[in-house]
Amino acid sequence: MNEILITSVRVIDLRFPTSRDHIGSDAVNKDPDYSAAYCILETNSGLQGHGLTFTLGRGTDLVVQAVRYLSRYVVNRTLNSITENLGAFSRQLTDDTQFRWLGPEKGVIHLATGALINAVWDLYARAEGKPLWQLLADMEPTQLLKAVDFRYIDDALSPQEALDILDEARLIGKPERLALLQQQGYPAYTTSVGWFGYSEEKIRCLSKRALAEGWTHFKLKVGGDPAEDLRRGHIVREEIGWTNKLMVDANQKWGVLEAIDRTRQLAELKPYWMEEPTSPDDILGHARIRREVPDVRIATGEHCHNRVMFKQFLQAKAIDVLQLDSCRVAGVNENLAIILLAAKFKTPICPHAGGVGLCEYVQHLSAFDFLSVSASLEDRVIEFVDHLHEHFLTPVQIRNGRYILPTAPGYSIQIREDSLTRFAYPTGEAWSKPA
Ligand SMILES: C[C@H](O)[C@@H](O)[C@@H](O)[C@H](O)C(=O)O
Ligand SMILES: [Mg+2]
Repeated sequence: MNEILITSVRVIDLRFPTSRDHIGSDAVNKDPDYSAAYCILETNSGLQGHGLTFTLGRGTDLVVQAVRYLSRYVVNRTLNSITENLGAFSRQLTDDTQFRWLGPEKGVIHLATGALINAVWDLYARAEGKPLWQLLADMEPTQLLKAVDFRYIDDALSPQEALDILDEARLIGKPERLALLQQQGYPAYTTSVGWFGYSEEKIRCLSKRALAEGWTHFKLKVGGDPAEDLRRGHIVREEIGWTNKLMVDANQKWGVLEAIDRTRQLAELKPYWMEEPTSPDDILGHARIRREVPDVRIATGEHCHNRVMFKQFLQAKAIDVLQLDSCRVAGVNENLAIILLAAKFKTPICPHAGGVGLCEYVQHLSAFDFLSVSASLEDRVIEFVDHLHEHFLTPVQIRNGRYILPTAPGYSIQIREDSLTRFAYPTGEAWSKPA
């Protein structure tokens, strides 16, 4: 195992034409082509490491270039030389003396970092023969903490506090939690019923179908005309009733004052949460919305670019629900920091998964959170979108509105070779000979 040498990195610009059917659309992203900067770490051992970062259409170009540049940090390195100090590895990428100027730790360069770091964890998990959640859950707390960069967050979470959180979860009830996940899976919600570009009939019909499939939590895109948002919300409510949960997502559409008004109006739908009511960078704005509309829980995170932002959202009491993203931040390493921060501030994590590959990724992070950190399922649901899973070698399995615990070694993110060819941009058939 020590001798696994990363020999090269293949980087692919992968785009799916989802915008043609309004899949993934919201009030701000009206024509999203679900895309990925996808990378494959080739090794001397036959094992590969796969990673991607989620992007939309044209943006993929830039991220692909950034992944190519950052590949220099993994090529000609043994896996062991990386895993013996995962924190140092992640710091090498985030602290590149010239790329750092592009962030730091945000934007295109950080998205690229996420793809590469996730690919390394995928390779690591395959080499150990374990699904990623299990690799993490089996690691000693001290080993896990070596992967975490405490710089800029230790004023809110010290390494010792993080160790205490991990130790407590390790000693109490871990086998029972694992048995529960294995028997019942992890609770989830579906976003696929309510994309912004869907007609009212489609929303009604998809809500009916999802209810019949066993879903209990549903998300609807808002941020359009106020009366229309309410009308669409009531259509979903008519179908799902008032005991099932309905969340609403505005995708950053409003300024703070408008967000306060609109959240108050939408309160009549009894939303489980209001997601991204305003700019993802406006921490104090979120805190104000939360204070002024106390009966609606506030959620954000899919555009939160690093652990330092999450730290401040938590310190400022600006959110009720933390929606971490598996590849907007610097991959597994930074998400370990975010999961620990959420535990310290007793804030539930409901990961973002509206994109390609995100469901496949986040199921591992939530399972690890439950087993080894928060030890709770209260108010925690993983997002599910019902698109593009057919392209994955080991796609997520959903039963009765819950994620079934993955068992295949790795991070579940490998895309089939024929899909990589067909959807490569611009040469793949899907683009050179569009339907
Ligand atoms: C463009 C994307 O589909 C977003 O609309 C999506 O990530 C969304 O915000 C979500 O919460 O899933
Ligand atoms: Mg969202």
